[in-house]
Formats: sequence, C-alpha cells, structure tokens
Amino acid sequence: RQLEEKDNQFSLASVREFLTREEDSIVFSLIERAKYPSNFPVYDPSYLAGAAFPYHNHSLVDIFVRESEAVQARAGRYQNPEEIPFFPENLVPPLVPPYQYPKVLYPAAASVNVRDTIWQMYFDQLLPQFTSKGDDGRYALTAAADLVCLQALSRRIHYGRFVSEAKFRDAPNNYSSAIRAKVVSQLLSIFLLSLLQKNKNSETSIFVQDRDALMRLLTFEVQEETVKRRVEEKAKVFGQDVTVDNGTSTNESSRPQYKVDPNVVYHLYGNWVIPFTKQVEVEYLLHRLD
Ligand SMILES: O=C(O)C(=O)C[C@]1(C(=O)O)C=C[C@@H](O)C=C1
Repeated sequence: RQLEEKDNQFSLASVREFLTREEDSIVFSLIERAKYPSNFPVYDPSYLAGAAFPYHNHSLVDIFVRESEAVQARAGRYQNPEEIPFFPENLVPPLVPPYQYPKVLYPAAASVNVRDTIWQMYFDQLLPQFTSKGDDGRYALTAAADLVCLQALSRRIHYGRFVSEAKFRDAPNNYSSAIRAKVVSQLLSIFLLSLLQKNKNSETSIFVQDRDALMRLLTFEVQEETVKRRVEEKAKVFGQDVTVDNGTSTNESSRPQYKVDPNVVYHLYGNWVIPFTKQVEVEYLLHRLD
C-alpha cells in the first residue's frame, strides 16, 4: 500500500522537485572540491607506479572511487534504482537486507547510462574550470571531494530515466509512435542495407531521425533556461563568504567573491548536465517498448 502511494505521487512535477534538490548537492560538492587546488598527482597514474598490484598504474582518484563504491555497495547503495555506479564490474553483494524501492522504471530501459561520458567530462573539462592551479598535498581529501561531485552529477543526470518515465506515462501515445519509428527504421535500414549494400552511414542517419523526434518531444526550452539561471543563483548564494557585520563592513571591494564561479555552474548545466540528462532520456525511451 505504501508503495502504491509513493508510486501514485510520481509525476513530472515530483521528478522536477528531485532535480531541483539535486542542484543543491551539485553546487555544494563543487564548492567543497574548490577548497583544494588542482592537485595533479591525484590524477596521474605514474604517482602510484610503485604500488603493488592491482593498484599500480591506476590514478589515486580511480582507486578511490572503485574502493568507495565497493564499500557503498555493501551498504546497499546500488540496490536503489536511482544510483548507477561508475565501476559496475567492481561491485560486491550488499550486506544489508533488501529494501522495497518503488518499481517505477521500465526494466528493459532501467540500466541505460552515460557514466563514461560523465567521468570524462568531469576530469577533462570541468575540473580545470573551477580549481586553482597548485599542489597542497591533500590528495585523499581531494579524491574524496571528487567522488562526491561525480556521484551528485551522476545521480542528477541518470535521473533522466525517471523524467522519461514520467513523460511517457503522461503522453504514452505521442511517445510510442516516436519509439515505434525506431523499430520501423531499424527494419527498413536492414532491408536497405542488404538490398543496396549501403555503407553504415545510411543506417546512422535513419537512427538520428528517431532520436531527433524524441528529443523534440521531451525538450522544454523555458524549463532549461529556468534551471540554468537557478543554479547560477545557487552558486552565488551558497558560495559567498558569510559575515555578521550587517553590511557595515568597509571591505575594499564591494564585489562579492564566490567560491565557485556562478558562470561556470551555468555553463556546466548548459553544456553538459542538461544535454547528458536528455541523452539518458532519449536512450531510456528508445527501450521503453522493448
Ligand atoms: O524538466 C524536464 O522536463 C526535463 O526533461 C529535465 C531537463 C533538465 O535536464 O533540466 C531536460 C530537458 C528539458 O528540456 C528540460 C529540463
């Protein structure tokens, strides 16, 4: 009964509330990571070249995430369908008894993910934008802060599966015809390929059209702009120094200094978080009628 009640509350509005709350987690996690400089050795496999097997030639952050996920798997973290690990091959069985999470996701689509894309974006693109250059030796703290950032981003982006499920339930007919177009185009492309011996490009272009139709259906540009402006604002509110001088301070600069540049957070959402969430949404929908 409790499950049914929870399930009944599942809607696009409840899903958006979850995404809004996750913004806080993401902004806070970035602020925490920004306490430390870039700390290059954390990411450099040669730093652990002398370590024993299986740790040698992995970066410290790589090992930190793998081992943390193993501990968290024991505590049941990945039994929760909201959570997707970065290293699924590494997981150990949970120690805890199962919890009856509401069964919201469609099983054939539940495991779609973009974990490798998130990993690459975080280390190659995002980190250099909000950390200062330098090395203060606090490597374990740095890796721990990276883990929290990665998990918050992953939870938000992979929640795209729940967003899609809510949208599909709201308009099953609209989505079903766009999803079925996939099946038709798959058959068509196989037929064309065998008939015309075409190269792979023609197949790709047919798939792209299906994705485009779904992408148009699930996109709300006004909502995206609201989200980007809100996270920018959160970066300002959460990331300023708090004083108790009632604004009477004679600080030389009246321009607030933020711990993480709000503009970076705006673009993090615009360039990666929202596009990756939409990618998850499309992939989920493509499997929604399997
Ligand atoms: O709120 C939605 O409808 C979503 O699909 C989420 C989201 C986002 O990532 O914030 C993604 C696509 C939409 O265009 C708007 C917002």
